[in-house]
Amino acid sequence: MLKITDLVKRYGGGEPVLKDLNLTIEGESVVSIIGSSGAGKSTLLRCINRLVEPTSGSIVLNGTELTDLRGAKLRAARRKIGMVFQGFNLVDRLTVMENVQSGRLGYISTYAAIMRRYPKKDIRRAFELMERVGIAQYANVRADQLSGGERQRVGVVRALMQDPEILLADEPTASLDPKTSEQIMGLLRDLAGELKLPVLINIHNVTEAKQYTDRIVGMRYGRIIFDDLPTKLDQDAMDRIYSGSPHADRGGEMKAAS
Ligand SMILES: Nc1ncnc2c1ncn2[C@@H]1O[C@H](COP(=O)(O)OP(=O)(O)OP(=O)(O)O)[C@@H](O)[C@H]1O
Repeated sequence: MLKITDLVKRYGGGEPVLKDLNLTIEGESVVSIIGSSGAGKSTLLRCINRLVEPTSGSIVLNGTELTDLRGAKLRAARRKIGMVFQGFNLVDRLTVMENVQSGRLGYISTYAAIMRRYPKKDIRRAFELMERVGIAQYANVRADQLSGGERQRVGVVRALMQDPEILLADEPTASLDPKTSEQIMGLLRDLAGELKLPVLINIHNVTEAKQYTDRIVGMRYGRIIFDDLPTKLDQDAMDRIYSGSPHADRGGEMKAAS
């Protein structure tokens, strides 16, 4: 279970971009986060895996408080959080297998990693997952030889190789054509069910959010203002999530504060 309580994030001395945010995700549900540009969606995901340091509040993943971890404990916790990126974040000159095995970096020795001596069980697991997502035939192909959809499948397998307890996806389909985008969303949904994994997806495509996720969280200026089933996301809710501008909202708050 992921439980976020009163999360605040302020970059530098500016206005908070996450404001006392509360969110709980139980079980294997696939949750999408929608909202205008600048609403704080990426910041939220990045606070969870501590790519961004939360200013205050609590983030507990399966009993572990993530916000105050340091050093080895932080690295261990990060292994349990798989991340899929919009730009795939693959190493182009490495093969698919090498990219996929980088998901195990936190688990094997540096020497084994440098020598590319992957444990047999990791190779077996990589092939299982690559078969599952349809890229096993590319195991020895350089990553830059693949299409966008294939590259994102490599990104998904790399994240799953971490043996994660949760999968975070930051606009995983934004660089893909519509058909490929749907395939990747379908894949994330199916994998969540098969691996009993909660998946949190930051996404701009509301149609896909409705079609492929179990729950939609709507953010506006650092707050969650909608959290319900996709069928409940009607025009009124859409207007509340997407209307106005961050400038107007923050201006009002700044006036109130001064
Ligand atoms: N590293 C940073 N330093 C300062 N401000 C930042 C930083 N990263 C994000 N911000 C600001 O925080 C706010 C929220 O940004 P964030 O990227 O989380 O929003 P988002 O909802 O993911 O937007 P988008 O959909 O455009 O990716 C924005 O005003 C942004 O300019």
